[in-house]
Amino acid sequence: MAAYLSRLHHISLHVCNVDKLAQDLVSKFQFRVFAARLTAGARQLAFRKGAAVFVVTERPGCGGGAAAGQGQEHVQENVEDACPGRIGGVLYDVRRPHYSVDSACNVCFEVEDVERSSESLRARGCDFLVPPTRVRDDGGLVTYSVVKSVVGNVCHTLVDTSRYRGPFLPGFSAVASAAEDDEEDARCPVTHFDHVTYACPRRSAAEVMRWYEGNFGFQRFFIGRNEDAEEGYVLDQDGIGLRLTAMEYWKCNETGIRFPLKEKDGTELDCKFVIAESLPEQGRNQVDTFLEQHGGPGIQHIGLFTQDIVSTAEAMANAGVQFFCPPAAYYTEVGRQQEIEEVGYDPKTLMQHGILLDTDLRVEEQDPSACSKSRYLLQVFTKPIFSKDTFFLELIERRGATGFGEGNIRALWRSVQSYMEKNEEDQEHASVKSKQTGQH
Ligand SMILES: O=C(O)C(=O)Cc1ccc(O)cc1
Ligand SMILES: [Fe+2]
Repeated sequence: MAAYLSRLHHISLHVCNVDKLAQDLVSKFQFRVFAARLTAGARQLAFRKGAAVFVVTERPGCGGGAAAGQGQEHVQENVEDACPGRIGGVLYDVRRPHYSVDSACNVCFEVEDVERSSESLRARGCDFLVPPTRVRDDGGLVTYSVVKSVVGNVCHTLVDTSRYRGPFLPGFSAVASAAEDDEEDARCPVTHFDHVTYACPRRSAAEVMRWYEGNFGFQRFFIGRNEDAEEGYVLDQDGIGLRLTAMEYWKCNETGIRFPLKEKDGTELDCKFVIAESLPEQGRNQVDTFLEQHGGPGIQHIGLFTQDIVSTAEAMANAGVQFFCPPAAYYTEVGRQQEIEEVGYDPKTLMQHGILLDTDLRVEEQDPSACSKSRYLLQVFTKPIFSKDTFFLELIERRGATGFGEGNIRALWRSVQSYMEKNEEDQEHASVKSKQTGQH
Protein backbone atom coordinates (compact mmCIF):
# COMPACT_ATOMS: atom_id res chain seq x y z
CA MET A 1 0.00 0.00 0.00
CA ALA A 2 1.36 3.38 -0.99
CA ALA A 3 1.49 6.46 1.25
CA TYR A 4 -1.22 8.97 0.41
CA LEU A 5 0.23 12.39 -0.31
CA SER A 6 -2.04 15.41 0.16
CA ARG A 7 0.22 18.09 -1.30
CA LEU A 8 3.77 19.33 -1.57
CA HIS A 9 4.54 21.21 1.67
CA HIS A 10 8.00 22.69 1.01
CA ILE A 11 11.34 22.04 -0.68
CA SER A 12 14.45 22.24 1.39
CA LEU A 13 17.82 23.57 0.24
CA HIS A 14 20.98 22.77 2.21
CA VAL A 15 23.65 25.41 1.70
CA CYS A 16 26.87 26.65 3.20
CA ASN A 17 25.92 30.30 3.20
CA VAL A 18 22.30 30.78 4.30
CA ASP A 19 22.59 34.56 4.19
CA LYS A 20 23.76 34.68 0.57
CA LEU A 21 20.91 32.46 -0.66
CA ALA A 22 18.39 34.30 1.57
CA GLN A 23 19.49 37.56 -0.01
CA ASP A 24 19.08 36.10 -3.52
CA LEU A 25 15.67 34.53 -2.83
CA VAL A 26 14.33 37.80 -1.43
CA SER A 27 15.93 40.49 -3.53
CA LYS A 28 16.24 38.64 -6.84
CA PHE A 29 13.58 35.90 -6.88
CA GLN A 30 10.99 37.99 -4.98
CA PHE A 31 10.30 35.39 -2.27
CA ARG A 32 9.39 36.62 1.23
CA VAL A 33 11.06 35.24 4.34
CA PHE A 34 8.24 34.42 6.76
CA ALA A 35 9.67 32.13 9.44
CA ALA A 36 13.02 31.38 11.03
CA ARG A 37 14.58 28.93 13.42
CA LEU A 38 17.88 30.28 14.56
CA THR A 39 19.35 28.19 17.37
CA ALA A 40 22.87 27.32 18.34
CA GLY A 41 22.45 24.01 16.51
CA ALA A 42 20.62 25.07 13.36
CA ARG A 43 20.00 28.00 11.09
CA GLN A 44 16.85 27.59 9.02
CA LEU A 45 14.82 30.19 7.15
CA ALA A 46 11.51 29.69 5.34
CA PHE A 47 10.58 31.65 2.19
CA ARG A 48 7.27 31.85 0.42
CA LYS A 49 5.96 32.92 -2.98
CA GLY A 50 2.32 31.90 -3.43
CA ALA A 51 2.14 28.23 -2.39
CA ALA A 52 5.84 27.67 -3.21
CA VAL A 53 7.84 27.38 0.02
CA PHE A 54 11.62 26.93 0.27
CA VAL A 55 13.34 26.11 3.55
CA VAL A 56 17.02 26.99 3.56
CA THR A 57 19.12 25.05 6.06
CA GLU A 58 22.77 25.63 6.87
CA ARG A 59 24.95 22.65 6.02
CA PRO A 60 27.07 21.13 8.75
CA GLY A 61 30.64 22.33 8.70
CA CYS A 62 29.53 25.81 7.67
CA GLY A 63 28.93 28.72 10.05
CA GLY A 64 29.47 28.43 13.77
CA GLY A 65 26.42 26.39 14.83
CA ALA A 66 26.90 23.97 17.72
CA ALA A 67 25.71 21.06 15.59
CA ALA A 68 28.14 21.99 12.84
CA GLY A 69 30.93 19.49 12.59
CA GLN A 70 29.43 17.18 15.18
CA GLY A 71 29.44 14.46 12.58
CA GLN A 72 25.91 13.41 13.39
CA GLU A 73 23.81 11.90 10.64
CA HIS A 74 20.75 13.52 12.16
CA VAL A 75 19.36 14.66 15.46
CA GLN A 76 16.63 12.29 16.40
CA GLU A 77 13.69 13.45 18.42
CA ASN A 78 11.62 10.34 18.62
CA VAL A 79 9.81 11.58 21.68
CA GLU A 80 6.16 12.11 22.28
CA ASP A 81 5.37 15.81 22.53
CA ALA A 82 8.88 17.22 22.57
CA CYS A 83 8.65 20.30 24.75
CA PRO A 84 9.62 23.69 23.30
CA GLY A 85 12.90 23.62 25.20
CA ARG A 86 13.97 20.59 23.18
CA ILE A 87 12.89 21.80 19.78
CA GLY A 88 16.48 22.89 19.21
CA GLY A 89 17.28 19.43 17.84
CA VAL A 90 14.42 19.16 15.35
CA LEU A 91 15.33 19.90 11.76
CA TYR A 92 12.38 18.31 9.93
CA ASP A 93 15.18 16.91 7.83
CA VAL A 94 18.53 15.16 8.15
CA ARG A 95 22.02 16.58 8.25
CA ARG A 96 24.46 15.09 5.82
CA PRO A 97 27.94 15.80 7.14
CA HIS A 98 29.55 13.88 4.29
CA TYR A 99 27.75 15.99 1.69
CA SER A 100 29.93 18.96 0.95
CA VAL A 101 28.06 20.73 -1.86
CA ASP A 102 25.04 22.99 -1.78
CA SER A 103 22.01 20.97 -2.77
CA ALA A 104 18.22 20.99 -3.03
CA CYS A 105 17.63 17.71 -1.33
CA ASN A 106 14.32 17.35 0.46
CA VAL A 107 10.84 17.50 -1.07
CA CYS A 108 8.48 17.56 1.90
CA PHE A 109 4.93 16.24 1.47
CA GLU A 110 1.90 16.81 3.65
CA VAL A 111 0.18 13.51 4.48
CA GLU A 112 -2.95 12.82 6.49
CA ASP A 113 -1.41 10.28 8.83
CA VAL A 114 2.38 10.20 9.27
CA GLU A 115 2.38 7.06 11.43
CA ARG A 116 0.29 5.02 9.01
CA SER A 117 2.08 6.29 5.92
CA SER A 118 5.47 5.55 7.48
CA GLU A 119 4.34 2.12 8.59
CA SER A 120 3.20 1.15 5.10
CA LEU A 121 6.37 2.57 3.52
CA ARG A 122 8.52 0.68 6.00
CA ALA A 123 6.63 -2.51 5.17
CA ARG A 124 7.46 -1.82 1.52
CA GLY A 125 11.15 -1.70 2.42
CA CYS A 126 11.71 2.07 2.61
CA ASP A 127 14.60 3.39 4.64
CA PHE A 128 13.60 5.90 7.36
CA LEU A 129 16.19 8.40 8.56
CA VAL A 130 13.80 9.88 11.14
CA PRO A 131 10.93 7.75 12.47
CA PRO A 132 7.52 9.35 13.13
CA THR A 133 8.21 12.15 15.59
CA ARG A 134 5.87 14.54 17.36
CA VAL A 135 6.88 18.13 17.93
CA ARG A 136 4.82 20.73 19.75
CA ASP A 137 4.98 24.41 20.60
CA ASP A 138 2.44 27.16 21.39
CA GLY A 139 0.96 26.82 17.90
CA GLY A 140 0.02 23.15 18.33
CA LEU A 141 1.31 19.75 17.26
CA VAL A 142 3.08 18.47 14.15
CA THR A 143 4.09 14.89 13.36
CA TYR A 144 6.82 14.19 10.82
CA SER A 145 9.15 11.48 9.57
CA VAL A 146 11.96 11.48 6.98
CA VAL A 147 12.25 8.75 4.34
CA LYS A 148 15.19 8.30 1.98
CA SER A 149 14.40 8.39 -1.74
CA VAL A 150 16.08 6.13 -4.31
CA VAL A 151 17.49 9.25 -5.97
CA GLY A 152 20.98 10.20 -4.66
CA ASN A 153 20.83 12.47 -1.62
CA VAL A 154 17.10 13.19 -1.94
CA CYS A 155 14.86 12.63 1.08
CA HIS A 156 11.18 13.17 1.66
CA THR A 157 9.89 14.57 4.90
CA LEU A 158 6.30 13.48 5.51
CA VAL A 159 4.46 15.95 7.69
CA ASP A 160 1.00 16.35 9.18
CA THR A 161 0.32 19.98 10.07
CA SER A 162 -3.47 19.65 10.47
CA ARG A 163 -3.23 20.33 14.21
CA TYR A 164 -0.83 23.25 13.92
CA ARG A 165 -1.68 26.96 13.74
CA GLY A 166 1.75 28.60 14.13
CA PRO A 167 3.63 30.55 11.42
CA PHE A 168 5.27 27.46 9.85
CA LEU A 169 6.38 24.45 11.93
CA PRO A 170 7.01 24.13 15.70
CA GLY A 171 10.20 25.89 16.72
CA PHE A 172 10.02 28.43 13.87
CA SER A 173 9.10 31.98 14.77
CA ALA A 174 7.38 34.43 12.47
CA VAL A 175 9.65 36.89 10.69
CA ALA A 176 8.28 40.31 9.98
CA SER A 177 9.21 40.86 6.35
CA ALA A 178 8.25 43.61 3.95
CA ALA A 179 4.48 44.06 3.90
CA GLU A 180 2.63 42.16 1.16
CA ASP A 181 2.76 44.30 -1.91
CA ASP A 182 -0.13 43.70 -4.30
CA GLU A 183 1.62 45.52 -7.11
CA GLU A 184 4.73 43.37 -6.77
CA ASP A 185 2.60 40.21 -6.57
CA ALA A 186 0.82 41.20 -9.76
CA ARG A 187 4.18 41.75 -11.48
CA CYS A 188 5.58 38.47 -10.22
CA PRO A 189 2.66 36.02 -9.96
CA VAL A 190 4.50 32.78 -9.08
CA THR A 191 1.85 30.51 -7.56
CA HIS A 192 3.44 27.09 -6.88
CA PHE A 193 6.10 24.51 -7.72
CA ASP A 194 5.28 23.11 -11.15
CA HIS A 195 7.87 20.34 -11.40
CA VAL A 196 11.03 18.92 -9.94
CA THR A 197 13.64 17.52 -12.34
CA TYR A 198 16.08 14.86 -11.14
CA ALA A 199 19.45 14.28 -12.83
CA CYS A 200 20.04 10.52 -12.66
CA PRO A 201 22.66 8.03 -13.85
CA ARG A 202 22.11 6.16 -17.09
CA ARG A 203 19.47 3.46 -17.06
CA SER A 204 18.17 4.30 -13.60
CA ALA A 205 14.82 5.86 -14.57
CA ALA A 206 12.88 2.58 -14.49
CA GLU A 207 13.92 1.92 -10.90
CA VAL A 208 13.14 5.52 -9.86
CA MET A 209 9.71 5.33 -11.52
CA ARG A 210 8.93 2.04 -9.81
CA TRP A 211 9.91 3.49 -6.43
CA TYR A 212 7.63 6.53 -6.77
CA GLU A 213 4.76 4.57 -8.29
CA GLY A 214 4.86 1.88 -5.64
CA ASN A 215 5.51 4.06 -2.61
CA PHE A 216 3.68 7.31 -3.37
CA GLY A 217 1.20 6.33 -6.06
CA PHE A 218 2.81 8.54 -8.73
CA GLN A 219 1.71 7.93 -12.31
CA ARG A 220 3.82 7.98 -15.43
CA PHE A 221 2.84 10.32 -18.23
CA PHE A 222 4.26 10.52 -21.71
CA ILE A 223 6.17 13.67 -22.60
CA GLY A 224 6.09 13.32 -26.35
CA ARG A 225 4.30 11.58 -29.18
CA ASN A 226 7.14 9.26 -30.04
CA GLU A 227 7.90 8.22 -26.50
CA ASP A 228 8.51 4.54 -25.93
CA ALA A 229 7.18 3.04 -22.69
CA GLU A 230 10.48 1.28 -22.04
CA GLU A 231 12.93 3.78 -23.48
CA GLY A 232 11.30 7.00 -22.26
CA TYR A 233 11.44 10.22 -24.25
CA VAL A 234 14.73 10.10 -26.12
CA LEU A 235 16.36 13.18 -27.67
CA ASP A 236 19.47 11.94 -29.46
CA GLN A 237 19.96 14.17 -32.47
CA ASP A 238 21.86 17.40 -33.15
CA GLY A 239 24.27 16.89 -30.27
CA ILE A 240 21.52 16.34 -27.70
CA GLY A 241 21.85 13.19 -25.61
CA LEU A 242 18.94 13.18 -23.19
CA ARG A 243 16.43 10.62 -21.98
CA LEU A 244 13.43 11.91 -20.03
CA THR A 245 10.77 10.06 -18.08
CA ALA A 246 7.98 11.94 -16.32
CA MET A 247 5.54 11.18 -13.55
CA GLU A 248 3.04 13.08 -11.45
CA TYR A 249 1.34 12.62 -8.16
CA TRP A 250 -2.29 12.95 -7.42
CA LYS A 251 -4.05 13.61 -4.21
CA CYS A 252 -5.43 10.28 -3.02
CA ASN A 253 -7.99 9.70 -0.36
CA GLU A 254 -7.78 6.78 2.02
CA THR A 255 -9.52 4.46 -0.42
CA GLY A 256 -6.92 5.23 -3.04
CA ILE A 257 -9.26 7.26 -5.26
CA ARG A 258 -7.28 9.87 -7.13
CA PHE A 259 -8.27 13.40 -7.89
CA PRO A 260 -6.19 16.27 -9.25
CA LEU A 261 -5.10 19.00 -6.86
CA LYS A 262 -6.83 22.23 -7.73
CA GLU A 263 -7.13 25.71 -6.23
CA LYS A 264 -10.64 27.19 -5.89
CA ASP A 265 -10.09 29.06 -9.16
CA GLY A 266 -9.28 25.80 -10.95
CA THR A 267 -5.48 26.27 -11.05
CA GLU A 268 -3.84 22.86 -10.90
CA LEU A 269 -1.45 22.51 -8.01
CA ASP A 270 -0.01 19.08 -8.65
CA CYS A 271 3.74 18.92 -8.96
CA LYS A 272 5.29 16.76 -11.66
CA PHE A 273 8.59 14.93 -11.41
CA VAL A 274 10.95 14.51 -14.36
CA ILE A 275 13.85 12.06 -14.48
CA ALA A 276 16.70 13.15 -16.78
CA GLU A 277 19.46 10.77 -17.90
CA SER A 278 22.27 11.49 -20.30
CA LEU A 279 22.90 9.28 -23.34
CA PRO A 280 26.45 8.14 -23.99
CA GLU A 281 26.66 8.84 -27.73
CA GLN A 282 26.84 12.62 -27.74
CA GLY A 283 29.73 13.33 -25.38
CA ARG A 284 29.71 14.93 -21.94
CA ASN A 285 26.64 17.02 -21.25
CA GLN A 286 24.73 18.96 -18.61
CA VAL A 287 23.37 15.86 -16.84
CA ASP A 288 26.90 14.42 -16.57
CA THR A 289 28.15 17.81 -15.35
CA PHE A 290 25.46 17.85 -12.66
CA LEU A 291 26.28 14.32 -11.50
CA GLU A 292 29.97 15.17 -11.33
CA GLN A 293 29.72 18.59 -9.65
CA HIS A 294 26.92 17.57 -7.30
CA GLY A 295 28.70 14.36 -6.38
CA GLY A 296 25.81 12.11 -7.42
CA PRO A 297 22.16 12.14 -8.52
CA GLY A 298 19.75 14.74 -7.19
CA ILE A 299 17.46 17.66 -7.97
CA GLN A 300 18.80 19.43 -11.06
CA HIS A 301 16.12 22.10 -11.32
CA ILE A 302 12.72 23.19 -10.08
CA GLY A 303 10.05 24.79 -12.26
CA LEU A 304 8.18 27.71 -10.68
CA PHE A 305 4.71 28.13 -12.11
CA THR A 306 3.89 31.73 -13.01
CA GLN A 307 0.68 33.22 -14.35
CA ASP A 308 2.67 35.81 -16.32
CA ILE A 309 6.13 34.75 -17.44
CA VAL A 310 6.97 38.02 -19.21
CA SER A 311 6.38 40.27 -16.21
CA THR A 312 7.95 37.73 -13.82
CA ALA A 313 11.10 37.35 -15.93
CA GLU A 314 11.28 41.12 -16.33
CA ALA A 315 10.93 41.77 -12.57
CA MET A 316 13.51 39.09 -11.76
CA ALA A 317 15.97 40.20 -14.48
CA ASN A 318 15.72 43.80 -13.22
CA ALA A 319 16.51 42.49 -9.75
CA GLY A 320 19.63 40.70 -11.02
CA VAL A 321 18.50 37.16 -11.91
CA GLN A 322 20.51 35.79 -14.83
CA PHE A 323 18.62 33.71 -17.36
CA PHE A 324 19.91 31.39 -20.05
CA CYS A 325 19.27 32.82 -23.48
CA PRO A 326 18.89 30.54 -26.49
CA PRO A 327 20.89 31.47 -29.58
CA ALA A 328 19.30 34.51 -31.28
CA ALA A 329 18.56 32.23 -34.26
CA TYR A 330 15.90 30.51 -32.13
CA TYR A 331 13.65 33.54 -32.50
CA THR A 332 14.22 33.91 -36.23
CA GLU A 333 13.69 30.26 -37.22
CA VAL A 334 11.13 29.81 -39.98
CA GLY A 335 7.63 30.12 -38.58
CA ARG A 336 8.75 31.05 -35.06
CA GLN A 337 7.83 34.74 -35.21
CA GLN A 338 4.40 33.89 -36.58
CA GLU A 339 3.91 31.23 -33.91
CA ILE A 340 4.83 33.72 -31.18
CA GLU A 341 2.61 36.43 -32.59
CA GLU A 342 -0.30 34.04 -33.02
CA VAL A 343 -0.46 33.40 -29.31
CA GLY A 344 -0.28 37.13 -28.62
CA TYR A 345 3.37 37.75 -27.70
CA ASP A 346 6.00 40.06 -29.12
CA PRO A 347 9.01 38.04 -30.36
CA LYS A 348 11.36 40.84 -29.25
CA THR A 349 10.05 40.72 -25.68
CA LEU A 350 10.48 36.96 -25.49
CA MET A 351 13.97 37.27 -26.98
CA GLN A 352 14.95 39.97 -24.51
CA HIS A 353 14.39 37.58 -21.60
CA GLY A 354 15.30 34.26 -23.25
CA ILE A 355 11.69 33.01 -22.97
CA LEU A 356 10.91 29.89 -25.03
CA LEU A 357 7.51 29.11 -26.52
CA ASP A 358 6.31 25.62 -27.35
CA THR A 359 3.12 24.53 -29.04
CA ASP A 360 4.36 20.98 -29.72
CA LEU A 361 2.83 19.25 -26.77
CA ARG A 362 2.25 16.04 -24.92
CA VAL A 363 0.16 13.20 -26.25
CA GLU A 364 -3.21 13.86 -24.58
CA GLU A 365 -2.97 17.49 -25.61
CA GLN A 366 -2.91 16.64 -29.27
CA ASP A 367 -6.61 17.20 -29.66
CA PRO A 368 -7.15 17.94 -33.34
CA SER A 369 -10.22 20.05 -32.59
CA ALA A 370 -8.22 22.38 -30.34
CA CYS A 371 -5.97 24.64 -32.39
CA SER A 372 -2.44 25.09 -31.09
CA LYS A 373 -3.28 28.68 -30.18
CA SER A 374 -5.23 27.52 -27.16
CA ARG A 375 -2.57 25.15 -25.79
CA TYR A 376 0.99 26.24 -25.35
CA LEU A 377 3.66 26.68 -22.79
CA LEU A 378 6.41 29.23 -22.11
CA GLN A 379 9.62 28.57 -20.18
CA VAL A 380 12.79 30.38 -19.18
CA PHE A 381 15.71 28.97 -17.20
CA THR A 382 18.00 30.71 -14.71
CA LYS A 383 21.74 30.15 -14.58
CA PRO A 384 22.85 27.87 -11.70
CA ILE A 385 22.06 29.54 -8.39
CA PHE A 386 24.74 27.87 -6.24
CA SER A 387 28.47 28.30 -6.80
CA LYS A 388 28.79 25.06 -8.78
CA ASP A 389 27.09 24.26 -12.09
CA THR A 390 24.37 22.25 -10.45
CA PHE A 391 20.96 23.50 -9.37
CA PHE A 392 18.90 26.11 -11.23
CA LEU A 393 15.34 27.42 -11.32
CA GLU A 394 12.91 27.68 -14.19
CA LEU A 395 9.85 29.87 -14.76
CA ILE A 396 7.00 28.15 -16.56
CA GLU A 397 3.68 29.56 -17.77
CA ARG A 398 1.18 26.98 -18.94
CA ARG A 399 -1.67 27.93 -21.22
CA GLY A 400 -3.78 24.78 -21.36
CA ALA A 401 -0.62 22.66 -21.67
CA THR A 402 0.12 20.21 -18.89
CA GLY A 403 3.26 18.47 -20.19
CA PHE A 404 6.56 19.57 -21.68
CA GLY A 405 7.45 20.65 -25.19
CA GLU A 406 10.17 19.13 -27.33
CA GLY A 407 11.15 22.45 -28.91
CA ASN A 408 11.74 24.05 -25.51
CA ILE A 409 13.71 21.09 -24.22
CA ARG A 410 15.96 21.29 -27.28
CA ALA A 411 16.45 25.05 -26.97
CA LEU A 412 17.10 24.78 -23.23
CA TRP A 413 19.58 21.98 -23.82
CA ARG A 414 21.53 24.08 -26.33
CA SER A 415 21.68 27.19 -24.17
CA VAL A 416 22.78 25.28 -21.05
CA GLN A 417 25.28 23.32 -23.09
CA SER A 418 26.98 26.38 -24.59
CA TYR A 419 27.08 28.05 -21.15
CA MET A 420 28.73 25.02 -19.57
CA GLU A 421 31.20 24.57 -22.40
CA LYS A 422 32.18 28.23 -22.08
CA ASN A 423 32.53 27.86 -18.30
CA GLU A 424 34.78 24.86 -18.73
CA GLU A 425 36.87 26.72 -21.33
CA ASP A 426 37.18 29.71 -18.97
CA GLN A 427 38.29 27.43 -16.17
CA GLU A 428 40.86 25.78 -18.43
CA HIS A 429 42.18 29.22 -19.45
CA ALA A 430 42.35 30.29 -15.84
CA SER A 431 44.26 27.17 -14.83
CA VAL A 432 46.70 27.52 -17.76
CA LYS A 433 47.22 31.17 -16.81
CA SER A 434 47.81 30.41 -13.16
CA LYS A 435 50.28 27.67 -14.15
CA GLN A 436 52.10 30.15 -16.41
CA THR A 437 52.25 32.85 -13.73
CA GLY A 438 53.35 30.19 -11.24
CA GLN A 439 56.28 29.29 -13.52
CA HIS A 440 57.59 32.83 -13.85
O1 LIG B 1 11.86 21.02 -20.10
C1 LIG B 1 11.93 20.97 -18.88
O2 LIG B 1 11.50 21.88 -18.14
C2 LIG B 1 12.50 19.78 -18.24
O3 LIG B 1 12.47 19.74 -17.05
C3 LIG B 1 13.18 18.75 -19.12
C4 LIG B 1 14.69 18.83 -19.04
C5 LIG B 1 15.35 18.10 -18.10
C6 LIG B 1 16.76 18.15 -17.98
C7 LIG B 1 17.49 18.95 -18.85
O4 LIG B 1 18.84 19.02 -18.69
C8 LIG B 1 16.82 19.68 -19.82
C9 LIG B 1 15.42 19.63 -19.90
FE1 LIG C 1 11.99 21.88 -16.26
